[in-house]
Amino acid sequence: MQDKTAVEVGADGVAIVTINNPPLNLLSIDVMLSLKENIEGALSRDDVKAIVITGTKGKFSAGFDVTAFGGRQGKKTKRELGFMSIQFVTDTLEAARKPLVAAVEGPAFGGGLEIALACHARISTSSAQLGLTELQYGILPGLGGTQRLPRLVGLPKALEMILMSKRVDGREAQIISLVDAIAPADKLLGVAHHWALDIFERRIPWVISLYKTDKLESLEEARAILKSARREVQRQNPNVVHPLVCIDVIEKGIVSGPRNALWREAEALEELRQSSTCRSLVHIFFAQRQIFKIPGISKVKLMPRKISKVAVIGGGLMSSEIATMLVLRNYQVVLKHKNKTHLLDEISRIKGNLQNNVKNGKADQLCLEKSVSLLKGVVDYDNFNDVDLVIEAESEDLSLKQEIFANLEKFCPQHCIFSSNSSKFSLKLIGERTKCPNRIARIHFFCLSHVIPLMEIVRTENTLPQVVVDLIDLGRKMRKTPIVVIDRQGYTVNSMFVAYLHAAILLTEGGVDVYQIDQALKSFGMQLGPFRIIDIVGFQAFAENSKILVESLPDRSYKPKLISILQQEGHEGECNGKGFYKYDHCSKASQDPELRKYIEKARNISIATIASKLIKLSDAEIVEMILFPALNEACRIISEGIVIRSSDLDVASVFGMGFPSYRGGIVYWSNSFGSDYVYSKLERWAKEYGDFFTPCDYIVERSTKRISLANEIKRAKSQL
Ligand SMILES: C[C@H](O)CC(=O)SCCNC(=O)CCNC(=O)[C@H](O)C(C)(C)COP(=O)(O)OP(=O)(O)OC[C@H]1O[C@@H](n2cnc3c(N)ncnc32)[C@H](O)[C@@H]1OP(=O)(O)O
Repeated sequence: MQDKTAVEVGADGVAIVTINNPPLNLLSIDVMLSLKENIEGALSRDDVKAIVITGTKGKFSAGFDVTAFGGRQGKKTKRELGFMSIQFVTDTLEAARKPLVAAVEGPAFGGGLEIALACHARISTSSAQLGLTELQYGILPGLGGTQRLPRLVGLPKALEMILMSKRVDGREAQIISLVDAIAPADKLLGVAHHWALDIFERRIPWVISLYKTDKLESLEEARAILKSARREVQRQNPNVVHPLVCIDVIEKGIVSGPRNALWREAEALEELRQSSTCRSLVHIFFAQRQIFKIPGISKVKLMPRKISKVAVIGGGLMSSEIATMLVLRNYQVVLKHKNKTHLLDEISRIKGNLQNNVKNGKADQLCLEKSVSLLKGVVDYDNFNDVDLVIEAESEDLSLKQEIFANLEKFCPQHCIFSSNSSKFSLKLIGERTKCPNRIARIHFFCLSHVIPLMEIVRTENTLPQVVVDLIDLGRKMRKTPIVVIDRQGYTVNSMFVAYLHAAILLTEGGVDVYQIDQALKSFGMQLGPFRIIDIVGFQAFAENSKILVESLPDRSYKPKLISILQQEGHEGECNGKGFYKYDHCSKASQDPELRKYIEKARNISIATIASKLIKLSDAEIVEMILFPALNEACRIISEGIVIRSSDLDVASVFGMGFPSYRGGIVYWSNSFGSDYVYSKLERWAKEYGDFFTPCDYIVERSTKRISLANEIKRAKSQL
C-alpha cells in the first residue's frame, strides 16, 4: 500500500508527498489510505515544517478510478461515507497544523483537484488541466468540491465548471483564483516549496478554502443564481437528477454551513454512484476510449504520418462542408471541381460558411482570412503532386468515381491516401481501376458534418494499418469521434440512423402526429426529434440517402411516400423555411397546420389500413417503434462484424444520432428491457405493419438464449 504514495523530507523542512499510481495517478481507497498514512507521518515529524503534494511523471491526479462507480451495491454507514471527504480531506489535510501546498502539473480532475482544493495554496504549470468532471459520470464532486470550489472562484464560475464538467488550464485557473501562482514545470516544486515555507512563516496568508467567504455572494443573490442554474439544467436534461442534487448540496453549504453540506455531499455521492445514469455514463466513457483499440493495429503502435495538404474533389454541399472543416483546422486544401463556374460557387459557399463562423462568434476575422488563404480551387489535377490525402465527394456515379481514382493514382504521390465519402458503392468497386487498394479507405462524414461530431473510417481487408492510423489522427485533429468499420455495399453505421428516420415516417404515414413523435423522442432524451433532423438535413439530401438505403436493402427498408409529396408542394426543409415545421427568418421552428393535408395524401397511398391502430400509440410505444428498428439495424451491423464491438455503436448513436449518453447508447440501452422484449415487439409489429420491423437473426438467437444484445464480444465475428 505504501508505494501508492511516497514521501521525501528535504533539508529545508518541506516534505514532498507524491501520488504514485501511474500512468494517471488515479485515486482509489488504497491510494487515499496510503496518502493519509504518509501525510500523517509527515505531520507528526518535528523536522517537517510544511508539505507539498504532487504526482509522479508530470501528472497530479486524474481523479478517482471510475470503474469503482456505477453500481456497487450496499449501504455504507455514515462513518465510512465520510471517511475520505471529511475525516481525511477535511480533518487531516485541510485542518493540518502545518501548511500544505499542491504542486499541479498535467491533469488534476475530480478527486485529484479536490485534494488540491483542500491544500492551503495551489501552484500549477500553465498547461495543467483542472476540472471537477464528476457530473459527466452521473455523480457529483465527492471530496468537498461542491463546497470549496464556489468559495475559491465564486458561485457562477463554480457552477459553470461543475455543471458542465468544464476543464480549465493553469493560466485560466490563475485568472479565476483557482490557483495561486504559475510556474514552469522544471521550477514547479521549487516554487511550491517557497510558498509552503512562506505560509509556515506567515509571510503569506494561511487560507482554509472551506471557510473562505469573500468570494461568496449574499444569500439572496446566491439563491437567485442557483434558481436559474436549476432551471437551465432541467431544461437541458429533464431526465437526470444528479445536476439538481449537486445544486442542492451547494445550496445546503451556503444556507447551513459547509461542514453540514459535506455530509450531504458524501451521502449523495453514495446514492448517485449506484444509479443507472452513472452506470450508463461510465459505460460511454470507456466505450469512447475503446474505439481506438483496433485489433491488429493498436498493439503495433504505429505513429500517424503528418497530413498537411488535402485535396477535396466534388461539387456539392458535402465537399464544401468538408473543405470548410479542413481549413478551419489549418489543413491546406485543394478543392477540385470539373466546372469552373461551379468551382467558384463552391468557393463562395465555403467563404459563406466561414463568415457564418465569424458571425456566430466561433472564429474571428483573422481566422477567416487565414482559413481562406489555405484554400485553392482547381479544375485539373496539376496541384495533386504533393497532397497527402484525397477526399472524393462527387455525386454517386460509379464510373465517374472509378475514373477519378484511376487519375489519382497517376497524379498523386506514392504515400497519398485515397478516400471517398460515398455511401453507395463499396471501396472495392470504386478502386477497381487502380493498383493500390491498400491505400484506399472511406472517410464518411455525416450530413450536417459541421455539427455532427461522428466520423466513420471505413476500411477493407486490403487497407494498410498505417492508413487507418493516419485517418484516426486526422479525425481527432478535426475534433471528430472516429469509428473504424468494415466496408460493405451501401451504408454501414448510417443504416441505423436512416432506419430511425424511416420508422418515424412510417408511423406518421400510419396516423401518428409528426409533432407528437418529435416531442416523444425529445422527452426520451434525443437531442432533436426525427422530423426536425430531416428538416435540418434538407429533403433533397434525405431523399438521396433514403434511396441509397432502399436500393441496397430492398427487402427490409421502408419506402417513405411523404417526402416526395412534400417536395412537390415546395417543401425543402429548414433551408427554404418549409419542412415538417415552418421556419421564420431566425430559423425558429413552429408547427405547420398545412402539413396535415399532405400527410393525409401520403397515408392514402401507403398504409392507411393500419392507421387506426397507430393513432392510439402512447409516447413510450412511439419511442420503441422508432428506436427498435434502429436497434435492429445495429444488431445486423454487429453480427456482420462491421464494427469491432457493440459499444462502438453506442458511441456512434450518441455522437451521430443524438441518443442520450445517460442511457449508455442504443445497444447498451437494450439491457434495460432485454433481448426477448425487443424480439417480441419487433415480431409483433412485423406481423401487423410489415417486414420493415422483422427482427434480424442476431436478435432472434439472442432472445432465444435470453442473453444481452450488447454482450457480443465473444460471439461476433469481427472482420477487423
Ligand atoms: C470522488 C470524486 O469526486 C470522483 C472522481 O474523481 S471522478 C473522476 C474524474 N476524473 C476524470 O474525469 C478524468 C477522466 N480522464 C480523462 O479525461 C483522460 O483520461 C485524461 C485527460 C486524464 C488523459 O487522457 P489520455 O492521455 O488521452 O488518456 P486516456 O486514453 O483517456 O486514458 C488512459 C487510460 O486511463 C483510463 N482512465 C482515464 N481516466 C480514468 C478514470 N478516471 N478512471 C478509470 N480509468 C481512467 C482510460 O480508460 C485509459 O485506459 P486504457 O489505457 O485501458 O484504455
